[in-house]
Amino acid sequence: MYYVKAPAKINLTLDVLHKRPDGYHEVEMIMTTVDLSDRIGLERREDGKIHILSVDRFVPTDFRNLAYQAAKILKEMYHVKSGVTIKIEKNIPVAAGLAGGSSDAAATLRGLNTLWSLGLSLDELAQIGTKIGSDVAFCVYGGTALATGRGEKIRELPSPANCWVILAKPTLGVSTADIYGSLKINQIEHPKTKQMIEAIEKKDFVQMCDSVGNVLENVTLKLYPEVANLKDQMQKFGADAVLMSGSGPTVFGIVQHESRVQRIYNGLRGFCDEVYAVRLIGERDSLA
Ligand SMILES: C[C@@](CO)(OP(=O)(O)O)[C@H](O)COP(=O)(O)OP(=O)(O)OC[C@H]1O[C@@H](n2ccc(N)nc2=O)[C@H](O)[C@@H]1O
Ligand SMILES: Nc1ncnc2c1ncn2[C@@H]1O[C@H](COP(=O)(O)OP(=O)(O)O)[C@@H](O)[C@H]1O
Repeated sequence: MYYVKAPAKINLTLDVLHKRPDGYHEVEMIMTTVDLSDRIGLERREDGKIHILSVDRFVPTDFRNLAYQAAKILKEMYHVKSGVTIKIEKNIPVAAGLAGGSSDAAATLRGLNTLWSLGLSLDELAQIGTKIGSDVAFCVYGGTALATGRGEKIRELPSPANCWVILAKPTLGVSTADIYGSLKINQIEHPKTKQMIEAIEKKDFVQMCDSVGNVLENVTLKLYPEVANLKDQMQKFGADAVLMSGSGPTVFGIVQHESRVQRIYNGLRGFCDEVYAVRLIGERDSLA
């Protein structure tokens, strides 16, 4: 098996500018990857089939799987005769606002580019990823970026200040489409995107904490009060900044000092079964 890493993302900012005629929302968001990853194993098949293996009961093993869609698109576009078995070792919670499915698709694109010797650039893979979902292009590159359009236009940013990220995922899944659908555009309080970019460029941790914001947060918090409760707890235990990621329901806290991480982690475990303490992976690295 050839293994590829598929890391989760968090949204440090998420702004919506307007609703587009195609039904999507024009966004402006800053995303970065964190060291909580699925592992994708790829093995060439001579029968030409695409086969998904996963023991996670929330992961579909048919055409609905985003990794399946990634393989199918590449196979069709480049007339590849071989098939592939795609083994998904799931560590990223599903339907959590952490882009697990998108990252699996992106890792599959990167991995098959090597396994099938396609010689495509990251830019070409990202463009293909856009056909699968709005977050796939970002996941092809990883690192830190400003994403615009419906999320597929990527401008690379440097790595933010070094820090820890604590993720807490309540036991509920949210539908991204429903959350965008319930957003009232005229009531949006826009996050400080420019200030966040500046904070990242200066590696200024305090300014980064002051600049986090996500316009989808209020929508999800209203629908699911347990997410608001988790946010309060994370703040109470002493995270430096707390925000919901994407459409939720995962809440993340950023923490500068390692000495505080264990205390916050232990405190949250009393309220929430799924808590992770990980490092930020701010740089694009060799993911494939
Ligand atoms: C909210 C975000 C923030 O990073 O992430 P998640 O919470 O999913 O992780 C993304 O915008 C989600 O991206 P992704 O999950 O790839 O969305 P897609 O599959 O392309 O779209 C799912 C649905 O969400 C809505 N959608 C998505 C993106 C966008 N810019 N505007 C939208 O209105 C549309 O209703 C679309 O049918
Ligand atoms: N490889 C995959 N891993 C997880 N979920 C997947 C995958 N492929 C398709 N899905 C479907 O995509 C939906 C959203 O999953 P995910 O990417 O984990 O969440 P989010 O969009 O909130 O970040 C899930 O409900 C699941 O049925």
